[in-house]
Amino acid sequence: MSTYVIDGQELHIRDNRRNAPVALLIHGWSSSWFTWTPLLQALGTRYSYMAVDLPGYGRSPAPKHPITIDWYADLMAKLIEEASDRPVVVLGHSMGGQIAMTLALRHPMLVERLILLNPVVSGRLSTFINLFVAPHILLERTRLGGKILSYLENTPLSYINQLMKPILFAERAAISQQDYDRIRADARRPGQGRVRAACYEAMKMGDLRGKLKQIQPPAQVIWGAEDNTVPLRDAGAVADEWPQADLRLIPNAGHWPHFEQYETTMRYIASFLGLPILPSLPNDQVQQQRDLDVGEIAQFLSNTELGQDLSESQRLRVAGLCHQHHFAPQDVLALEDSSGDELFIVQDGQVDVLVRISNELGIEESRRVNVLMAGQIAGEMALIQGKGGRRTADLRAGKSGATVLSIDSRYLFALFEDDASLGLKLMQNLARSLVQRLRVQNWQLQLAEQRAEVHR
Ligand SMILES: Nc1ncnc2c1ncn2[C@@H]1O[C@@H]2COP(=O)(O)O[C@H]2[C@H]1O
Repeated sequence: MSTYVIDGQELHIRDNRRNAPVALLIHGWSSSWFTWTPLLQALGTRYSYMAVDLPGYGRSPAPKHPITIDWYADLMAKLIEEASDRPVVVLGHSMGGQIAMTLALRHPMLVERLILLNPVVSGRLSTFINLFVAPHILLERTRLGGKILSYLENTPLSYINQLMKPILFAERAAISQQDYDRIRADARRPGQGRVRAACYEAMKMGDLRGKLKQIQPPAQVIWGAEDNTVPLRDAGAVADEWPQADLRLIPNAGHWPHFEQYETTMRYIASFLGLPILPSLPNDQVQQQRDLDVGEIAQFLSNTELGQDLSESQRLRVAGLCHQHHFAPQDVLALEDSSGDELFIVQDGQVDVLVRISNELGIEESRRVNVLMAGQIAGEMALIQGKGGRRTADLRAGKSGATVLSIDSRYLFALFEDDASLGLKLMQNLARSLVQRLRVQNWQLQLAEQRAEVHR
């Protein structure tokens, strides 16, 4: 844990303190950094994560002044400025999602991407919460009320437990007793009644309906389909007002999809952030990927054959899969007839395409048939043939070497499966590049024919 002091406010933060891009994680109402435990290991492969205890929750003391969502968002903005010299990825759960969106609206320059889990949008929680939980919250505002409640809670009836479970989790959700106990302990932590009551009001005041379409950074919104805390009508507002957001509903999950359906939630997040989704991939690839600036690669992709007509968030997803390699002049990227499981994008320098051809004496020689420049792709032919596809030519770095991005075909196919419309666009782009090359070859053949005609 680290402690920051921002504007006199003490903040306790669970972090892994790496020299890597920052991911800021903001928990929800009546919670703590613990919210993020299922995701920390995977996020830590690429990010220096900071799972904050918001003021008034976990180990961070409550402020003396009234709490608003704007205040939380501005405090998070100052924390980002303190911890990072570039925009960061922000994850928010529930009320933390409302804070994250407010942060992106008020400080768009600080947010590279948003991932929101069951975020509060309208601030109007479910009828269940409003009918059964709100009275407790109002009671808890006073010290005496808090005492009465904790007394009732410790009776054999333990009725608060009966109330909480169906509100928080789907009926068939997979959540361990241990995790449930910790989430419940956070929600009922003594001494936080005043902050819980203040936040209940702050969420209503922080209504984001009508503002969602102004959010600039690319966003993924994940929602447990059986959420009984933040109603799905808020997901409806996202669908209506914010079509750019990548909205995913997860069955058999309630308000805590990352605990209840970890694998599906993690797969969505991993593909949005370009984290390794295939645990079998060698570690060194993950290592290389950590140091790449995904934002810069995404920017570069917009001028490549593969990245044409993709939205910014789609380019970011593809960029997250790229590895960068530097090749000295004449170095081999791929050999004819070998099996190929990578797609290449020339980033800098040139790549020669060489095929083996038998000359008049029947001796095989290597002939250069093409030179690929920055932005062009190579290796698509083996990829399109699928498993066991063979390279149709040698690929070698040109005279002054080459910097090349590569994408493992397993990542790419996993992405196609996960996001069919992005997959279709990428396949169209691969096909377009092949069509263009065939056209050039037909034209070159015609030209050669015409020249031969003249000489006859
Ligand atoms: N005639 C050509 N013109 C341009 N590129 C080619 C040509 N023949 C092969 N290639 C590229 O060379 C790559 C070798 O690996 P692949 O067969 O996977 O994919 C091939 C194409 O990307």
